[in-house]
Amino acid sequence: MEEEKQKSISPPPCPSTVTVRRNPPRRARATPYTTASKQNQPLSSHDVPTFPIDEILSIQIPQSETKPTVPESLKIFLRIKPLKSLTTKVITTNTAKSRPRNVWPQNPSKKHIAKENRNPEIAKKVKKKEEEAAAACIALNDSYSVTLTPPQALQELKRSKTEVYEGFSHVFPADCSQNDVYDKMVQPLLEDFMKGKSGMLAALGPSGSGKTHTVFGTLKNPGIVPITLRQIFKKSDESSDASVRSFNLSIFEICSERRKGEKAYDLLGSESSELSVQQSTIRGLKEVPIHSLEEAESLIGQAMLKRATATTNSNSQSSRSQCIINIRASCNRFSNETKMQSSDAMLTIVDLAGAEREKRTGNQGERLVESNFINNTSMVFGQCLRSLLEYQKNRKRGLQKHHQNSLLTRYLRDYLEGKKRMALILTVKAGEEDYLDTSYLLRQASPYMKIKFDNTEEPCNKRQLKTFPRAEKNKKIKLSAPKNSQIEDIFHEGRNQIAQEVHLQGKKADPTDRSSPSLEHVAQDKNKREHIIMRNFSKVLWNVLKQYNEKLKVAEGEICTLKDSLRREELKSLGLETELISLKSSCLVESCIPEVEAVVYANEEVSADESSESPVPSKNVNDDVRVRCHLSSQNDAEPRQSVNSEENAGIPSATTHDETVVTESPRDQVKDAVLVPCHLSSQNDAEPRSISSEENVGIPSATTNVETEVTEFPRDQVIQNQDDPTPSPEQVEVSQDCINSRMSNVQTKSAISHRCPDSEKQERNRRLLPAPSRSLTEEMNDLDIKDKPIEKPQVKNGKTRVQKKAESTKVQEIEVPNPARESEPTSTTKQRNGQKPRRRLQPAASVLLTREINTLEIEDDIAEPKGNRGGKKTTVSQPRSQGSVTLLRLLTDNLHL
Ligand SMILES: Nc1ncnc2c1ncn2[C@@H]1O[C@H](COP(=O)(O)OP(=O)(O)OP(=O)(O)O)[C@@H](O)[C@H]1O
Repeated sequence: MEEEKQKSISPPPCPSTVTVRRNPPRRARATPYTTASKQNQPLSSHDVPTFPIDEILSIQIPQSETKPTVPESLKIFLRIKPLKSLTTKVITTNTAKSRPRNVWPQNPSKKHIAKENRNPEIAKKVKKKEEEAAAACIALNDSYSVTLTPPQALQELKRSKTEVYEGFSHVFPADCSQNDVYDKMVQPLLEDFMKGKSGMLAALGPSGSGKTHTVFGTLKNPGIVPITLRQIFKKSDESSDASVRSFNLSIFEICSERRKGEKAYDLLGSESSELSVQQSTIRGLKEVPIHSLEEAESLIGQAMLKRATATTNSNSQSSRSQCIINIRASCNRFSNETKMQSSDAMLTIVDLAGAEREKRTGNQGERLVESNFINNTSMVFGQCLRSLLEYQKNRKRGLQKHHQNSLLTRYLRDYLEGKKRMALILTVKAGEEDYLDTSYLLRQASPYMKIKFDNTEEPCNKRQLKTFPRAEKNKKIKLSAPKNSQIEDIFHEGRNQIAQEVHLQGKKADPTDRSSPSLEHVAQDKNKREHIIMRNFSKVLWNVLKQYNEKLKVAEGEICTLKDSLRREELKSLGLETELISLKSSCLVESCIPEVEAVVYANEEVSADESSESPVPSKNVNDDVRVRCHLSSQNDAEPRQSVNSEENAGIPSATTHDETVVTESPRDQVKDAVLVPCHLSSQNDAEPRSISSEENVGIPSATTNVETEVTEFPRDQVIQNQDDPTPSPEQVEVSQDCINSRMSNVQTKSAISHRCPDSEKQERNRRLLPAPSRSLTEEMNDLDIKDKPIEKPQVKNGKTRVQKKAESTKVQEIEVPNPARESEPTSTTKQRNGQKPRRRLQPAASVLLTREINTLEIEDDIAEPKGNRGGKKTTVSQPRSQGSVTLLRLLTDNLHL
């Protein structure tokens, strides 16, 4: 029971398995670009079609399953140069040995030496003492480590302390032989080389430390190059398939010339065999096939003679250049096309010029320039290795491209990027005075032991050894344009990638027997290589297209902006044109007198017979006089508004008794005679008015029976007409060209018709009148009043039937287009009896009408300002314009004729 209770109390046991829920992987949001491409929207002609980069990249290249290879560390060897004293002592002892016995010793010390020589045990003890006496800064701990001890002076200053350097692949003591070095260091590389693997070996160290000695040696004590060549031919002789392999030797040096930078020279070529270097490719390098050891040694000797050397304080034959020796092994079994991919291998041995300190070398002038170049190259070489180490520690940082700073490092780029196998041998001097150089080298180089490189072989880069015609050299010098360099980098990376991938494919297909690959494998490799090339090419092309697309977009944006600005400019110009037109029109308006149309309609219902029978119109006479005056200007764009006749409603009937004679008499008789009941609106009137027939609604009939005589006759004729007691009830059309008086140019058709027949009149008009006047005259001729006698409207007291007849009124207009009517002759109104005009006390309506007429500025003024429109008469006569004077003269002449 207790257990059950405990179970019930205790929490449930934890499950044996725990599920950890992870958030689902998030996908990046679709960008407009991707969505646009998915939706397959129609592209405009300006859009660059999308490059099928996805399709290209989606093509999977069958990758071979490479076996996980254990990365190999960089092998670093250390060789200690024998101490000078020891060397000299040894040499001295040797010379003592060789001294002829019959030579007497010259002094006691020499006697002692002679005794030592005779006793070998004594000699060994002396040697040991001398070696101990010679203050050596470096001591061999074992085959893999050394101890570096600073000189006593530096120890006392506590500037440095004893250090142990370990981890070397092998440390060669001072008394080691060249064969020891070859066996330990070169032999493994050579074996791989003979199997088809490329490798590089470089000697580093301060000047005079024995690099050249190690690499080339002497005739009696040959270095690793002669020994290697010897071993190569020895192995080739031993091997059964030696006939299928051939070896080529090429040697060149890189040195600096004053103000010319780095130069490469072929040491196996002719005298002035300068080489062209492009990236990692040496152009024009002579590759000499070697068939025997003797040939090879001869070539080595030739190259050593050509190599630039000089005497310095450190070395009597100090190398002033970086020397590169290439031994290429190729297989003769296949065609040239298959050589590079199947069996070519390169063994590269580099003898670097030793880093120099100016104090020790005492270099000056040209030597100092060489020294700087040498030190710079050594520094760049070290930078490349350090950056490779850092890159391998943290690959996210990327590999810095220090190799670009030196020709040598560019050439050895693949090795310095850990892509090929290489080994380093450090040569140091053991003397106390060499402590600083030795310490510096060991401190710099010891970390390189941690560098890993893939021991995966790739075929040698045959392009490095390609020979090109000399003429092409200058053409192929690379220009350092940023885009080109970028594209070239892409190409180079692609090239390396291609080489690696092809190599991997080759390894998978035939991992064991590389000397006899099948033709199918070769063809497959070729196809894949081409595919990779095309893929990388498409990438490059895609990048270029993207750049152009961006440029295109920018250009389109500029075009749109320019279009917008052009549109704005057009609108602006239109506005300016409109403004100009309005300005012109205003100028014209100011300079010209408005065109006035004054139409007076007097529609009668009385027949012609009745009017002839009874000169006095009866009450039934249609006395509906419709006066319609149109004063229009050419530029008057405003719609005309009709003024209803209600305006005049309420005009008393007394006004109907007015007998009005409108004459176009001499110019000075104008003003008082304006009694024509018409509305004239000037051009400047903002609201041109038209008076419709309804204007006179409510006006007593007397007003409609306007007794009007419009003449342009001279005074006598006017008087004659005034004496005519029978006023014509006909329609009187008054066309008034209002310039100054705006009413003076009233023509009656009847008056004109009295003067001359129609045909003559028309002909005369055609000849004499200007076009506007001619049209005016013609229109007047069209009026149907010419045969009718002028009947002055008789004033009747009867009622008018204006309202009833208003709708049936026939409105006729006479336009008097005349741009220069300002100076119309003034009209004079007189009483019929020729007496002076008698002023009457006019009723209010008449006063209003007069004011209204006055507002129309029918006075003899030219261009009255708008402010005067209110009805004030302008008493000051203004000069007439030339056009109006001309028109007036023409009209006067015409009428007189
Ligand atoms: N291990 C050695 N045993 C005997 N002699 C040596 C050894 N190393 C170097 N020497 C001698 O030391 C001298 C200078 O050597 P070497 O020219 O090889 O130096 P280096 O490093 O090439 O100098 P530099 O960089 O100036 O060309 C030569 O005379 C060479 O014979």
